[in-house]
Amino acid sequence: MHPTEQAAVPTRVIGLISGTSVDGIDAVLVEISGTELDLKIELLAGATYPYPAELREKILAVGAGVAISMAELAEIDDAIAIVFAQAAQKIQIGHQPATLIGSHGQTVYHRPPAGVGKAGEQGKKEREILTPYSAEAKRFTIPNTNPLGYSLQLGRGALITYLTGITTVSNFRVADIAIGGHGAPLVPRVDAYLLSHPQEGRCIQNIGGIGNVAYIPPQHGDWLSKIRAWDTGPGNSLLDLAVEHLSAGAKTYDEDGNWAASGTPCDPLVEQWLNQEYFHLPPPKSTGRELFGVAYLHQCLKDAQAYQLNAADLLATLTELTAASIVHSYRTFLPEMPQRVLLCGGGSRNLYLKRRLQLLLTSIPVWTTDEVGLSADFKEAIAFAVLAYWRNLGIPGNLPIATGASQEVLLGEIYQI
Ligand SMILES: Nc1ncnc2c1ncn2[C@@H]1O[C@H](COP(=O)(O)OP(=O)(O)OP(=O)(O)O)[C@@H](O)[C@H]1O
Ligand SMILES: CC(=O)N[C@H]1[C@@H]2OC[C@@H](O2)[C@@H](O)[C@@H]1O[C@H](C)C(=O)O
Repeated sequence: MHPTEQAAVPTRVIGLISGTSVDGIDAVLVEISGTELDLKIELLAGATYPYPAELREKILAVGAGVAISMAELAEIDDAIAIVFAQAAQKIQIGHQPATLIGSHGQTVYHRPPAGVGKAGEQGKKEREILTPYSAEAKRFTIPNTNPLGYSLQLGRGALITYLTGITTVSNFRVADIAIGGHGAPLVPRVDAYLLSHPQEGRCIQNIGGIGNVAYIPPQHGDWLSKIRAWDTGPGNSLLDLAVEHLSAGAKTYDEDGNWAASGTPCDPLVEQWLNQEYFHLPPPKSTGRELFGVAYLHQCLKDAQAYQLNAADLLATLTELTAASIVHSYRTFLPEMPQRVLLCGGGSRNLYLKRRLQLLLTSIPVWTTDEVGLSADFKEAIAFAVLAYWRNLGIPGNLPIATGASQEVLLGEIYQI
């Protein structure tokens, strides 16, 4: 059956992801039909299931670079797969069962390809690859990056399949990385089909632990080739770490941004921090807690000593860094400013951060994706349900302009009972 014929029948899919904040597993049950501009999603259920505290601590430690043995790695991999499978089971309660799972897993390590931000300057080589699955040799143009990127998501799909009895797609990033891409961000192609507008250019801004943007131009002409996307830098990662430090572990995040709102941002410090190299690298680019993590926060705390900031001022200044780095990247790397910004991810609930973004973007309205009918809390989980659905239909999921890969590829490995 052709993908479009297959897609006429709605498919019930579960999407699972735990992001860089490691705050829990976002799970959705969706009904999907169509393939591209006719792609339709009905959100039947969505929930976040917190990690067991001990497992979260282990994941954060691994993500922060603490060395572990291969045996410990194997143990964490399966512990994550088990809680992901439980999330898949819980989200179906009271509903008809799903036939497919898209599981992003838990990122514990992400290394962009060498020469990050310097796409096109390194030369490319064409390789002919003979696969055992196809009679024809396939030609891939592979950027001459050495080394390639590397991205590790734990929670193996094979175990999720056997625990749930449901076909599972996982390991979404590796195919894009193998052909020179960053393997991130992967959500922009889904954003394009769910959130584009006939007349309006939009920035879809996710603010998770890390921030990432997809600029989607109005849907005319060759609009797909004009999409731009990249990781903007820190979202909540530095803020969450600072809140934990300043509250001596009593709090894990700044609820609604109230603490930061009681302070004042230190503009010279924000300006100093914006000199950091990452903010000036041209896209495609991706990042993670390896850069914007504990060591980075320690440097920020050191820099702040010169200004004798109190806790609220420090949080206001870190919040300003998130807002300013997002807006700075739009002004620097977009062909034109968007007519609307649609926020999603946990940071869209930080009212102070939203106000600061609105102030910096002056007359460009800053909304959330909820306001155009797509859940801001669950958009990433929905996206991995769609990516699994596309994989199952044989439709590529990456956007080479966003990831830097040399071409479109099928994303994810399929495990079936
Ligand atoms: N009410 C709120 N007020 C302020 N911040 C909030 C609120 N709710 C959530 N957050 C922030 O959002 C974070 C979680 O966001 P989210 O779940 O989108 O991140 P993630 O998916 O783990 O990250 P990424 O998108 O980088 O993979 C929390 O750690 C917290 O900082
Ligand atoms: C390696 C990794 O897990 N990257 C995440 C992270 O969280 C936000 C940003 O950095 C983004 O590039 C990506 O996630 C989303 C889901 C993506 O691939 O589009």
